[in-house]
Amino acid sequence: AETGEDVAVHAEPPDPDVLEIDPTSRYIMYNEVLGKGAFKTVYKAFDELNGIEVAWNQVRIEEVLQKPEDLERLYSEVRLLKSLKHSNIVRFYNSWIDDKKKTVNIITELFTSGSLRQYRKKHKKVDMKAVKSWARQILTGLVYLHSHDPPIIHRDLKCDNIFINGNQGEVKIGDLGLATVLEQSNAKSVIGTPEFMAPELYDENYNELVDIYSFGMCMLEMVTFEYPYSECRNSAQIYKKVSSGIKPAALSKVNDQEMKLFIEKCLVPAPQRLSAKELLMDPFLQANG
Ligand SMILES: COc1ccc(OC)c2[nH]c(=O)c(CCNC(=O)c3ccccc3I)cc12
Repeated sequence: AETGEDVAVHAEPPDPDVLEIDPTSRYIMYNEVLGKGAFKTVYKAFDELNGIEVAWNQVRIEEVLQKPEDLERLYSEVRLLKSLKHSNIVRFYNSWIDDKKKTVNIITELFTSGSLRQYRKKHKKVDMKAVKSWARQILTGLVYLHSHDPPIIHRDLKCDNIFINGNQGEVKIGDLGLATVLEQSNAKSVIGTPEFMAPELYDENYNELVDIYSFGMCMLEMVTFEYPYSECRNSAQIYKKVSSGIKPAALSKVNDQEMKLFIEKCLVPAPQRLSAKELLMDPFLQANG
């Protein structure tokens, strides 16, 4: 099997003539925590079958995944995530539910340099050339997701779940899809992160362009080093500004006028918002533009 190609275990109903490899014996978890999210802890791990180091994402599920339709939705979500193969999308290798520990376990490609947010904190000074390269790579990943039929919408794109391979400068979109499935199960977890959420996400009739709005906020954070709407104290204040079209204060701190215009293009109301494909053709992102 190609590296990372592996047999489905637990993620799909078992297929009798496919070798079942018990994932809990195949993957060895190091006691090194890479990072933590709201419901998830990410460990460094080793895949003994392919001899590669991987990320083991353990997501706690309050036991509400028991409903058959939740389980079915998780299975189909995992099937879809495993099928995604693109150089700007974090590879999803394997997934299973651990009934005892009430966790969903997700094995993905490993990024030891962590998320773009962590990286930016560590490397304050990068040239606009590097930021443009990251922007092109994120948009290329979004073109791949949005050109599926139906389009795959990330819904929670932010610098915390865009990962970077420090030594090649490769940038990949991570933390895919599960937000939707798990937000049903972890009932209290409302989908998305207010600072990055497009206004139309709140009123439910939205499309893949919500990811373009979030991408704009990611660019803003990349050039200002601060979360958008950091001037707000809570998500209600953020919602009030976002729904009335008030832009984050950070936008006025963007010195590069071209960058500022490019970010504003991503934050316009959905009917005027460009697609990932169109943004990639913007003069701002041309090689030495
Ligand atoms: C909080 O998360 C981190 C913090 C710090 C990290 O490295 C220092 C991380 N490295 C990773 O490879 C990863 C795993 C990346 N994988 C994903 O995000 C992913 C991709 C596809 C589907 C599901 C997921 I959870 C996370 C990470």
